[in-house]
Amino acid sequence: MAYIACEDLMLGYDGNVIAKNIRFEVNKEDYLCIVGENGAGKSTLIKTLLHLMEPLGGKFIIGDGLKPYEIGYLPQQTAVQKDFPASVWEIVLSGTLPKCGIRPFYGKAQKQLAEEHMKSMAVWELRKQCYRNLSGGQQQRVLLARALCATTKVLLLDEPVTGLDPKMAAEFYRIIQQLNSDGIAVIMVSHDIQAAIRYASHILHVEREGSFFGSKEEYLKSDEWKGFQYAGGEVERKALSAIDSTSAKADRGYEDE
Ligand SMILES: Nc1ncnc2c1ncn2[C@@H]1O[C@H](COP(=O)(O)OP(=O)(O)OP(=O)(O)O)[C@@H](O)[C@H]1O
Repeated sequence: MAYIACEDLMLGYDGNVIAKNIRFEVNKEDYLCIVGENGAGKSTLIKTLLHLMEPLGGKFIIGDGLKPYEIGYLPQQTAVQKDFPASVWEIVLSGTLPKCGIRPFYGKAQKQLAEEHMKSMAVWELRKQCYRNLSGGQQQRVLLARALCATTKVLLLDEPVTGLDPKMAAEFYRIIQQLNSDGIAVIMVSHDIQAAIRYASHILHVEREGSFFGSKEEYLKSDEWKGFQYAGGEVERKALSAIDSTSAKADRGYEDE
């Protein structure tokens, strides 16, 4: 049985459908990338997987021993979150909260877990620093350490490399790939389609009517992938033609206006 299995899932708000017929599953060691256009419903799907909202229809089953609170979540970073006035230690430790049960304080086991993951993500030396003073790459490693405190099974990452420079993004992808090789299933929402193709084992392409789900190899033969390629190619072609026309005007030494 899969960790997560969705059948005919229908997503929306206040009865208004955003996406329907979503079907996918996530098994141990899978690396699923969720792609799709802006507003397709990717973040809404994530909220559903985290039990923050109910689907409008369809089935969403958790299995293979996965508990609903065992999904480690790395949220999309907003400006407010980047400016959060807490120490690195406090942020990582808060990832152990689901394991505190009804006790209102952190025990020795939670503190040890937080220390272990801060060390593995190389942020232990930063533990007393304020989170908002860290670089974007350091902040993402802190949030990853926090997410790992919650799970040994499934990581859910919402656009984790947004705002990172190419070197930091590559380093982040390397860390995620290693965690996946170590046996953690990865679910990642991403607009970085090249990285999705490079690292994912499976792709869910969310669309309003019928989403695609399959292996990466199947996706590369799909109409959804061709559509994305075409849209990307069009944007690139228009951008290049705009640059060409500006350069041509500059070469002529005048503007048309
Ligand atoms: N709380 C809400 N109430 C009503 N509609 C919402 C709410 N949150 C999002 N929406 C709408 O749902 C649709 C899907 O939004 P969602 O954020 O899930 O898309 P997305 O695929 O994650 O987009 P992006 O790639 O731009 O982050 C959008 O039309 C959005 O305006």
